[in-house]
Order: sequence, then structure tokens, then C-alpha cells
Amino acid sequence: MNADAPPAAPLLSLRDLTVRFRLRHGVEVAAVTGASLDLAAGECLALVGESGCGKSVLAAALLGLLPANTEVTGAALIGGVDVLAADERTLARRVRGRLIGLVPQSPAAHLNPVRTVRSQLHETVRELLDPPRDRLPGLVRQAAARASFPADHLDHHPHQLSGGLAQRAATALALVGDAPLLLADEPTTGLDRDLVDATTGELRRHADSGRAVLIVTHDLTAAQRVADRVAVMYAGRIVEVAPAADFFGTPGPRHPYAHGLLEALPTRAFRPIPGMPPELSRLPDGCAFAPRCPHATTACHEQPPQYDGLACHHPRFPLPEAAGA
Ligand SMILES: Nc1ncnc2c1ncn2[C@@H]1O[C@H](COP(=O)(O)OP(=O)(O)OP(=O)(O)O)[C@@H](O)[C@H]1O
Ligand code: NI
Repeated sequence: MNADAPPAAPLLSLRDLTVRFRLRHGVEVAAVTGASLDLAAGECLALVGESGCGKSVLAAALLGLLPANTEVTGAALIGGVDVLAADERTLARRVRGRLIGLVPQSPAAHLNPVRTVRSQLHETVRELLDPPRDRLPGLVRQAAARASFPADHLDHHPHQLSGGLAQRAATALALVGDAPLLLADEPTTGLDRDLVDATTGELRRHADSGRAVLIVTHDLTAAQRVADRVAVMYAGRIVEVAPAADFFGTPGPRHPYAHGLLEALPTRAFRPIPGMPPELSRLPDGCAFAPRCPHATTACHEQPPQYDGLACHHPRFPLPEAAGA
């Protein structure tokens, strides 16, 4: 079924998500700070940024999968439920798999090591779809096929699968509930080109059928192929949100960090951004990118305001007309 006209109200509305890990000796890790995003039905948004910038933590927060020493504030509305405020029972019964499907970053860690793929799919199909008994085997085969998981490997255990097959098994499990929001955390990491194409194709189809897909990745090439919009994260903050066509094409990114990320690609200037991201337990007061930014001024000693999908004191150019908000 195709939903050509996405509803006006966003499918996911994330407001001011802040995540703090409290460690021993008073150390606090500022993993995510003030992240806001809207995601419409039919839309695929890629959340990109260097390793450790908070992408997976943002995704895990939506599913209530963070450890107990974590402080999470903000709101994330999906299907009328604020998933950040939901208790464990609500998360288990209404959110995970039903409102939000997850393709995890490390499928091997999420699959049950002592059970075959068939038995795990069987359980998930029964739990989420509750079909008549005689339809179960067919639905399990169908679920596997949707993620290009080969039927002749259904009776294998996770340790007998290659990384790529484990990824497809995890994707198959994530797709079963046809959740309105699918989170895919590094779904293309470690896959060869054909599988990258198959996986991004499946995610795109999922969005095109009227659902929303949030893909977390540092693979900008995969992001370009699949995403309608791009959100760039740096040191726990979303610093730019832009339509993918503007971002990867003309006029390009507006934030100097986002520009640097693209310029670092082998297919572009192949020039890495000098320096390292800051430690999230010792963030500066002002713009966290300033120490690496060629355009930084004294204004950058303060946090830049969030405006027009951008957080920067000196964007590379003003917002192009008619760019999506
Ligand atoms: N349970 C935890 N306790 C303390 N710190 C954590 C915990 N989980 C994640 N972090 C820290 O939070 C920060 C963000 O981690 P996250 O996994 O979200 O990064 P990422 O952007 O997904 O990176 P990658 O691309 O490598 O997956 C990192 O500094 C990480 O060390
Ligand atoms: Ni991650």
C-alpha cells in the first residue's frame, strides 16, 4: 500500500532529547544534548556523524534500551505515545517491535545465540502478528525473504552465520511488526556492495510504503543513496538538518563540520578534518566544533542558537530559498 501524501503531523516528534551517563567519581558523559527532530511518514532520515558522537545513544533512548545509570530528558512522541516517558511494560508491549522496529548495530549481540533463526522469527511473528497456527510457517518464510535472508539458512544458529547474514536475520526480525518507525543502526557496516544495495533498497521500500525510517550511519555514501533528509551530529548535538539533495548536491552543507565530513570522503577531496572530537565528559561551554573549525571566532565561545535547522555562528551560506524546514 502506498501513502503518497504523508499526514501533516509528524510520525516521530523528538524534542530536546538529552542523555547523560553518570559514571563513578562524579564523571558525567554528555552523550546527547538538546536533540530535536521531526520525521514524516514516508520519509527516510539519515543521522550521520563521526564515531562516538551519540547516534546510537539517541536511537537506544527511543527504545528505552539505555542502562540504569542514565538520565534521559525531553520528549519523543510517536503514535500518541511519549516513548521517553513510557514504563518498561509499555515499552515491551506497545513500543518495541510494534511502534518502533530496530535493526541493531551489532546483530550478533541481539540475536539469541542458542536458538535458530527460524525459531526466533517464529517467536517474533507469533508475538507481534498472532496469526492462526497454520499460517505461521509461511509468515516466517515471508519475513526471512523480506530481508533477503536465505530460506536454506533458517535452521542455522547465529554463530553459523556470516556477519552479512546475521545482519539480514536481525533486519528480518525488525521488519516483522511493520512498525511505523524503523531505526536502522549502521545497517550497512561490514556488508559487501551487493548487500549494501539490497539493504538500502529494503529500507527505502519501507519508507516508500508510508512508514518512517531513521538510519544511523557514518557511511555517507549509503546515506546519500537512501535518505530524503540528513541530520548531522557532533559531540552529542544535532548541528545541521538538511534535505539530502541540497546537502550532497548543490549548495552543499551549511555547517563547517558537515562540509568537512563530506570533504573527507575519498570520492571528494579526501581531506580529513584536522583534530579530534572532544571527550563527551569534558565538553567546552561554547560550540564544541570551534577548536577544529577554520572559521571560528570569539562568538563561538558561546553555544550557537538553533535556527533554520542549523546550529552555527557562521554558516557557509544563508538558507537557500524553498529548502525544507
Ligand atoms: N552505557 C554507557 N555508559 C557510558 N558512556 C556511554 C554508554 N554508552 C555509550 N556511551 C558513550 O556515549 C557516547 C556516544 O556513543 P554512541 O554509541 O551513541 O556513538 P555513535 O555515534 O553511535 O558511534 P559509532 O559510530 O561508533 O557507533 C560515546 O562517548 C560512548 O562512549
Ligand atoms: Ni553507533
